[in-house]
Amino acid sequence: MESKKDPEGMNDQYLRDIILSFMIAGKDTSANTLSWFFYMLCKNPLIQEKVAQEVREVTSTQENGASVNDFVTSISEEVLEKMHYLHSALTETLRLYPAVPVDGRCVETDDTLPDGFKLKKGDGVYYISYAMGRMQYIWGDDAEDYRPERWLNNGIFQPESPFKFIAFHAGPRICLGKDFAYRQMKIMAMALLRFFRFKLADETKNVTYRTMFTHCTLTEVFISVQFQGQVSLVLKCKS
Ligand code: HEM
Repeated sequence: MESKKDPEGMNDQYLRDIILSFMIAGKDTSANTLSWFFYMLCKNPLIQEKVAQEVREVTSTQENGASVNDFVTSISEEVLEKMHYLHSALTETLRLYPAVPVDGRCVETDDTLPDGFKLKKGDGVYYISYAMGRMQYIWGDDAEDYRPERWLNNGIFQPESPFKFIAFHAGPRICLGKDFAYRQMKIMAMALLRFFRFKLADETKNVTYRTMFTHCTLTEVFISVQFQGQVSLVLKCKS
């Protein structure tokens, strides 16, 4: 690629690298989270109904009203900010199924952690967000339950410290695309739940996952999509 430099040091290669890292960091993470989100909604139909109810209330649309395009166009920043229950349901999904289930760093120079643990250059230090999201001493006795309400206070979403809710990492290298990720996941979830209901095609089949470099994926789960009470298609979620 021919590299055209501008006076501020930006060139085509730099721009390409930024776009690539956004695609690598942003695509599978958001897609996997949405897969788990719809899986959790299938497992918890009352929660699915509550999210759908919030979509109806916040957008004040009728079942047979706008087209998909009109509906999506009407989702403004203001509308997204009012979706506290959906925001909580997505966050609760990320607590239990973090798209980056394990993450770490390599020690550059000998160091000592705040608790006195000594590290040598070249050691690996990892945090396991998947385990942290399920620890009772962090989240309480119901740590393993999918309960969006734990994020709400009087109906308003209450964020936790990123060092506790670690799905986007914390500190100076926290995910740059966090707000963007919520925005696109909320738009997608709202558009789908405005027009469809989701059910597992086979309730007896257990979900499995595969831990990979950046994410854990659902394998071979079938979700049936219902439109006005009729099954209209069956989705196969597979890595
Ligand atoms: C549910 C969706 C997402 C999750 C769970 C997620 C999670 C994470 C995590 C855990 C990291 C830290 C990785 C590390 O440093 O080892 C990270 C970094 C990053 N993420 Fe995300 N991410 C998501 C979506 C996105 C999106 C949509 C974008 C961009 C459009 C994005 C851009 C980035 C970038 C650029 C970094 C590197 C930041 C840095 O090192 O300073 N992410 N993300």
